[in-house]
Amino acid sequence: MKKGLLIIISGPSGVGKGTVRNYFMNDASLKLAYSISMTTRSPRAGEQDGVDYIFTTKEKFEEAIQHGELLEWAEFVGNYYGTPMSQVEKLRNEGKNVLLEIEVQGATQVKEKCPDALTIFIIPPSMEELENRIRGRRSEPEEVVQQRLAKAGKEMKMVNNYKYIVCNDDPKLAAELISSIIRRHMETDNK
Ligand SMILES: Nc1ncnc2c1ncn2[C@@H]1O[C@H](COP(=O)(O)OP(=O)(O)OP(=O)(O)O)[C@@H](O)[C@H]1O
Ligand SMILES: Nc1nc2c(ncn2[C@@H]2O[C@H](COP(=O)(O)O)[C@@H](O)[C@H]2O)c(=O)[nH]1
Repeated sequence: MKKGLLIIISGPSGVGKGTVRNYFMNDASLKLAYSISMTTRSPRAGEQDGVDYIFTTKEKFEEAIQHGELLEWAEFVGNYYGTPMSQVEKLRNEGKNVLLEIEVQGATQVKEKCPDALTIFIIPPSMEELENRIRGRRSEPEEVVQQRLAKAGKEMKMVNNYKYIVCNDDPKLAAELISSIIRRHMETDNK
C-alpha cells in the first residue's frame, strides 16, 4: 500500500485554519486523518477532549517530551502544544494522509525529521482582518489577544519556509485550493 502524505498546515492564530479545514476534512477522496495535538491550554467553549485536542497538564506534557513521545512540540503564548508520534506513522502506513495543524516552530521540527512533508501556510487578507477574526472569536482575554497578535507578526515572516501559501479570504475557496494541492501530491508523491 502507498504510504500516506504528511501535510503541515500553519498560519497565525485566528487566520482560519480550523474553519478552512472543516470545508475539506470530510472529503473521503482526500483520505485525510487529523492529528489530534496535546496541549496544556484550557478548553474553549465547545471544544472536546480527544476531538479538538488532548487536554493535559504541564507535568504530563513534560513527561511526554522526556519519553520521546512527541514528533514535535512548542511553547505558544504560555502553553505547550505537541504532536503525539504514535498515531502519525500508523495512519500513514495505513495509506491515510495525515494533517498536522501546527505553528511555525513545530513545523520546522517536522520538516527536519520528514523533509518530504507537504507544507502549506495560510495567510489573512490583511493584518487588520486577522485582528478582527481573533477578537471576533471572543475566546481569549485582551492580554492573550495582544500576545497572539504579536506572535502573528513574527510567524508571518516564516512564510517562505512553506511550499504553498494560501490566502483565506473566502474560506471555501481556500479549502478548494488546499484540496487541489493535496490531490496533486497524492498523484505525484511516493511513486
Ligand atoms: N475567510 C474568513 N472570513 C471571515 N471570518 C473567518 C474566515 N475564516 C475564519 N473566520 C473566522 O475567524 C475566526 C478564527 O478562525 P479559526 O478559529 O478557524 O482560526 P485558527 O487559525 O484555527 O485559529 P487558532 O490557530 O487560534 O486555533 C473564527 O471566528 C472564524 O469564524
Ligand atoms: N507546534 C504545535 N503547534 C500546535 C499544535 N496544535 C496546535 N498548534 C498551534 O498552536 C497555536 C495556538 O492554537 P490554539 O488552538 O490555542 O489557538 C495555533 O497556531 C495552532 O495551529 C501542535 O501539536 N504543535
